[in-house]
Amino acid sequence: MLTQNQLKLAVAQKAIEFVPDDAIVGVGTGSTVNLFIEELSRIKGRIRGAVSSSEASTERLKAHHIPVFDLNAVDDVPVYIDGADEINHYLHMIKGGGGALTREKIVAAVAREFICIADETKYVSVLGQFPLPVEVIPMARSHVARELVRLGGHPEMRHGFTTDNGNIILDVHGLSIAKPVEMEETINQIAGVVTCGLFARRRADVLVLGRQNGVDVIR
Ligand SMILES: O=C(CO)[C@H](O)[C@H](O)COP(=O)(O)O
Repeated sequence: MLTQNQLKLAVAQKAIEFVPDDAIVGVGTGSTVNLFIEELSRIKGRIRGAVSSSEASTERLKAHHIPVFDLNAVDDVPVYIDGADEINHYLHMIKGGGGALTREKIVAAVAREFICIADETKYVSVLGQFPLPVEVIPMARSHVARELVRLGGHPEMRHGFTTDNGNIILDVHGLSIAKPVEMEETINQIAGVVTCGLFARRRADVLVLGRQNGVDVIR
């Protein structure tokens, strides 16, 4: 029986196959991506560098001497590699367990292809068991929380946490998300929300899924 960490390592290694030569690679955030960064450092001679979705990943990339570019100075990101907290069979995701959802969504929007790397515990039929992270401008906290309750959720402030953008996170429990695209749009329209952790409009193009009997590539 492989551990979750071994499954994460297997998908991190497989993801290297999706990295083209000379690319500037979009790099996500989280423990699965940390393993991917290790793998990327082994082939750093054949890429130009990376664009990063968080201060934490930037630090790690730099520690491995992988050049990190300002996203504004880059016009082509062929692939974005990132993990997920949950991913459904349509490759819609909940992300933001690490609080980097907004920058992740920005880099994902620029990238031509989103490769999600996840172990099988993340692969679900209906999103929402994992509390949905929502990044909120601090002065709008109470207003946004009330609106999220109206949508049927139970928002909980992530105490002691500030995003790389200086904002707070509300983790919303109890949402069973049958229509991810509509839910993403509804939450993103609440005044004071920067973005929510639903990646449905910009879903993954490829899922590299770590299973006990091997790694599956799902498109
Ligand atoms: O969205 C994320 C960070 O904001 C991560 O991709 C997500 O939380 C999965 O993390 P891990 O690989 O540690 O399970």
